[in-house]
Amino acid sequence: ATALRAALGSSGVAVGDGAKAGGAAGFGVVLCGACDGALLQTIQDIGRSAAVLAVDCTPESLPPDAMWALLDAGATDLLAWTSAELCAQQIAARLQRWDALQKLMASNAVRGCLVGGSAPWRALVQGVVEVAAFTQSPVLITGETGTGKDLIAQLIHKLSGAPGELTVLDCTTLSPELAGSELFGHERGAFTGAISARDGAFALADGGILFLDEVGELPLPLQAQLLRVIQEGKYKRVGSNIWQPSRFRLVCATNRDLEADIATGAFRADLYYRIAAWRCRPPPLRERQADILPLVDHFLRQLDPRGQGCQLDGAVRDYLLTRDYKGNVRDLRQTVARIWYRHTGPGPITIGDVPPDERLHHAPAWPDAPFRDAIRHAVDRGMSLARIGQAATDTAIRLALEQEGDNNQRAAQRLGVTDRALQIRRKAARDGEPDSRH
Ligand SMILES: Nc1ncnc2c1ncn2[C@@H]1O[C@H](COP(=O)(O)OP(=O)(O)OP(=O)(O)O)[C@@H](O)[C@H]1O
Repeated sequence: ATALRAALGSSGVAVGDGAKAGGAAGFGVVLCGACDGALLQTIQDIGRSAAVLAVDCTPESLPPDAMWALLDAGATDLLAWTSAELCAQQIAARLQRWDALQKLMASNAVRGCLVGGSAPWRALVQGVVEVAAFTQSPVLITGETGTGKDLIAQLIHKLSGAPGELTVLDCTTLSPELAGSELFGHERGAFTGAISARDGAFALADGGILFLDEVGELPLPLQAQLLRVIQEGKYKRVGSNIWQPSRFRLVCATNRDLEADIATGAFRADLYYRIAAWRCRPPPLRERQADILPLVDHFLRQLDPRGQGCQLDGAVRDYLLTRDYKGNVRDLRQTVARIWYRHTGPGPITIGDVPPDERLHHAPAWPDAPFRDAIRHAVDRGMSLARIGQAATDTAIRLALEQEGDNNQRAAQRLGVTDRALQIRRKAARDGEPDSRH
């Protein structure tokens, strides 16, 4: 550890004084001499507020199970000890990358475009930013409708540093007759109606990004043609014998299950593995409910850019939080707009502004049937009242912390308790003590 501290210092990395971890703010380096419960707990603790780099210092290297356990506990990366100098260089390189990544995550390009601070959304955006800014890899974005696939493609273009344009092609609109011309372009007179030469998507995307939206709808013959262009980096216009070069980064999106389509023969496996070098799946809104209210604020500001930001009363907020959004963020945006259009005059938006046909969506009163079923199950199993209450409390705390990215203060606010009370309850849960006295 002493040799590493010295080598890190000479690599320009600021070294703190943590007993078990050293590193610049936001980063932690943990040297592992063995893998036991105490080490995993340390990594878990540091991992709540910092990216942890674990360095395996055992002479024979840790067994694979232990390495996986370190990553599962929250280590962001794992290095094998070689020499102090080499390790320091590897650590410095990773810290530099993480630092650049954090700056991009905090930039307007990212925060202004993709709203949301929930843990699953932040994890997704971090992955997208890293692959967009530091690699040239093709990206496949899968996910339900309205989850932000199109916005992610735009962000990849913004961060990729590509000099060329973002060329968008919606594969659902490619008719068999015109698809060749749309993709390859054509020469004058190549077919009836081709009165002048025209560039296709491959020419337009040269030096930039080709975004194939709904790629799962691409007919099989076009999949074969696309594969050839990706492999060879060149194509011929319809009606021409001359090869044209085109270098573009490919980003594809679909809400289909392409692996299932491969199994049925509807999608080519060789094309899939070329477009899916890196995959991401923006989660549906139901998996990131903590983002609903920030998104609502964002859409209200968009609807009324010069206004002071309309307030929502508690009942509307509750309605928006519990409504089912089959069309995900697009559905939420439309719902907010429909409520906002009905609102007039000063004062907060109230539940009276919810359009009549929307009111059908309102969530049933709580406690609802699934809640009663869960309690009935516990009663049938003979659980005591104290145990049922404890389990409900623990579950609520765990969920609130998950949704608030482990931020104690925000989770406490959400649960209507003080920061200190939540800390005490968490400690009691960790120590296995009943917390009924708090
Ligand atoms: N994180 C977000 N922040 C702000 N707006 C968002 C976010 N995610 C989605 N939206 C908005 O929701 C709408 C739908 O997003 P987008 O078109 O990117 O979804 P999609 O997954 O491509 O949908 P589809 O599969 O139907 O094409 C857009 O108006 C977009 O601006």
